[in-house]
Amino acid sequence: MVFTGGMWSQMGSIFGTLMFLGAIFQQYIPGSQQLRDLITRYGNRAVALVYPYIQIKFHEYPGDGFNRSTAYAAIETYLGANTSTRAKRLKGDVVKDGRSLVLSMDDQEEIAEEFEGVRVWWVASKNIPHGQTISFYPRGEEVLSDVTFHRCHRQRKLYTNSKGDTWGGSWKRMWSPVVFEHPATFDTLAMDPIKKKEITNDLLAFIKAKAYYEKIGKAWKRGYLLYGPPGTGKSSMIAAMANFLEYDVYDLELTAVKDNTELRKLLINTSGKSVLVIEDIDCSLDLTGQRKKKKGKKDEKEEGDGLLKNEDEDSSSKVTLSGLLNFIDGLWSACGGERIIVFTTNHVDKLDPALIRRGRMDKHVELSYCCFEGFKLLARNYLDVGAHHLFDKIRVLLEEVEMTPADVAENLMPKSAEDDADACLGNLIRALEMAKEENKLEDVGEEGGEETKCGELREKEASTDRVEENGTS
Ligand SMILES: Nc1ncnc2c1ncn2[C@@H]1O[C@H](COP(=O)(O)OP(=O)(O)OP(=O)(O)O)[C@@H](O)[C@H]1O
Repeated sequence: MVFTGGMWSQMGSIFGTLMFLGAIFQQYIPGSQQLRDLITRYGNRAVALVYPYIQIKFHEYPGDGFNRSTAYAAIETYLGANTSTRAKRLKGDVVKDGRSLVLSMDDQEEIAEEFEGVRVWWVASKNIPHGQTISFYPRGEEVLSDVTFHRCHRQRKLYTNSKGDTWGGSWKRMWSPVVFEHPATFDTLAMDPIKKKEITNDLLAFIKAKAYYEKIGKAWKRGYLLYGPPGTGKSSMIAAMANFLEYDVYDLELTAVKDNTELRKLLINTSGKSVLVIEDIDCSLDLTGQRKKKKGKKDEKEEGDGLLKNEDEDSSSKVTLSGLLNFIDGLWSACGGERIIVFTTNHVDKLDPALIRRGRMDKHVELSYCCFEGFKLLARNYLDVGAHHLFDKIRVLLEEVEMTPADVAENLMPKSAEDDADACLGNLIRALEMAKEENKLEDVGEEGGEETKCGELREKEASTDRVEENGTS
């Protein structure tokens, strides 16, 4: 029997309708499971007699329903490239910055395509408890061996957890995904170029080291601790790392996690090729553990900012430091696939040494105030300027004044349509000079008083030295 193009498309529509009726039947027709299974089995056989296609289903959450299928993700990406022009019913997904809309096939929608002279269909359907399912209808098994999806870029996701998420229902997920489209890359990151190169080399070495990790019997994971004042680019670096590796990102909000059991489920439910991020770790977890008991009331009050409860306070509802470390070192590490774990903090000196010891946080990276090299990169990115007569003045000021890359970038942004490079660089110089003046006034105010800023600085430098010693490359 020869099928013309028109007949093919008719067959496709009929088949889509049959799929839809099948889904309704599964969901709404009363009767025992055995009866439904029987009808489905004989129905399928009858269809197979007249319909020459085989069906291959890809569940989004196969097996135990915890891990997202990598095959499903690859197909989703593959289809994402051309569904918006070919499918009639699409569903929209807004990316995190709210500026772009990503379209994908809606439930029960189908698209047909020609694969090496063979017509195939992709059909999307909702399938409880497997989440979304994509079915692939090739004509014969020989087609399968040639179907590859690796030519497409994977559409990456940013997963977040939040307190209100219910995942008691079998198909509801504890992570909420959005399309990950953060524009930060290592090229846009202002930092010491030598440090930057060291990090990219470290990441490259990590992704190529599967066999090595197997050989030494260690889980294929690498921990990064990013520390530094607010606005120095910790979050931007995480995005740059994820973009560099083409990994998904799991942004774990620890304060929304009820207890260690929930934490374990969340971690097990992450996939390989991902970056697990816990931002501001010092604010999310009581890092003091048992030692908190020995402290005075005043100290306890100050540290009460830690949003989760101490192990001693309420053993039924908490995430503990030991719980977090156990999962990261233990069960979760055995889940397979390469993973990067990133902790960020503005107060590295507050962290428990157990958390950042070698083997857990393998690489410690300080993100600091803007250096001249960082400024030049920002000037190139923000103003398209590689050299300028005002650069010398800015270099001297940056040596005298601590300004974060976020503030430098903000000052470089044109404030009106008339602002050219001269105006923007002038704005930055004014801001740096103002900061310098403020510093002078502060120093005068503190003169003769207790050892404060310098003492703090010395303490900070001492703790930084401690941490740098711990870092590996
Ligand atoms: N090193 C940097 N290079 C380029 N841009 C930067 C850098 N640091 C900060 N920025 C700019 O400032 C904004 C804020 O930076 P980011 O959120 O990455 O800082 P952070 O260190 O994570 O801050 P926080 O500790 O408050 O979370 C970024 O969106 C980026 O535009």
